[in-house]
Amino acid sequence: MIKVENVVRNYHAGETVVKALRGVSLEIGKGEFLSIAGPSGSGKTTLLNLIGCIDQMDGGEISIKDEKISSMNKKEKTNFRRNNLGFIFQTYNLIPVLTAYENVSFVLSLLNLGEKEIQDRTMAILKEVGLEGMEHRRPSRLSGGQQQRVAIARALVKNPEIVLADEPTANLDSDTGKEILELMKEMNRKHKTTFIFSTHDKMVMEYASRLVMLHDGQIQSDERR
Ligand SMILES: Nc1ncnc2c1ncn2[C@@H]1O[C@H](COP(=O)(O)OP(=O)(O)OP(=O)(O)O)[C@@H](O)[C@H]1O
Repeated sequence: MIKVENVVRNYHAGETVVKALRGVSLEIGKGEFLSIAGPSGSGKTTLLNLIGCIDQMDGGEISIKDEKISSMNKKEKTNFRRNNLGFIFQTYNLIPVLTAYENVSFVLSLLNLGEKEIQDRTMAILKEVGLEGMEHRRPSRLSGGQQQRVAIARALVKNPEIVLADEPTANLDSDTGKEILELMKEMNRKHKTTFIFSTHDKMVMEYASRLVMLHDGQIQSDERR
């Protein structure tokens, strides 16, 4: 479903060029639960941002569902993201003035859906991620793990085929991190959503059914478990 072919990404910082990705090739199938791992600076975020259509590559190609990302203009990329991708971030990125319910329903309000459908889908996904009864709390009244659950609900409420998660447990203690991974895995099994998550944490890698290790902008190993 996702085909990454010989992708190159260079960052220019003054006179110096940082070769963040140096020819990465990878095929990812529907329903995979894949971790992109590797040390700090190895290119994990860069690769996720390219697959997520939020950055531009300097060479190579990425196709998602047979659509070439490099041939899309800005508007097409925005639409493609809206229809196919969900995002989860290390710092949750919730809107602080909105409640858990509003943070999730907001995503659906951008689509052309009726009030009742928005309400039903939002309540159902918040229940699935274990937040029943907490719908009207703002992020400041939720723990880190609960905030990440809201973010997972927000990513999944549109039923995207692909969810990209950049270091989703980096700000959580290890028990809460495990709970979040269990939840992601359950959503992967139940909805057949493809999950691609980055980490440098060994415990997090253990959860992946496929582990792609990056080193200095190149794939060092790619193993299925
Ligand atoms: N906007 C930028 N400008 C210049 N260099 C950058 C930029 N973003 C990333 N880099 C560099 O590109 C390389 C890859 O960075 P990237 O963030 O993809 O790595 P990472 O594996 O996600 O690291 P971390 O685990 O620390 O988040 C690093 O050397 C980084 O310093």
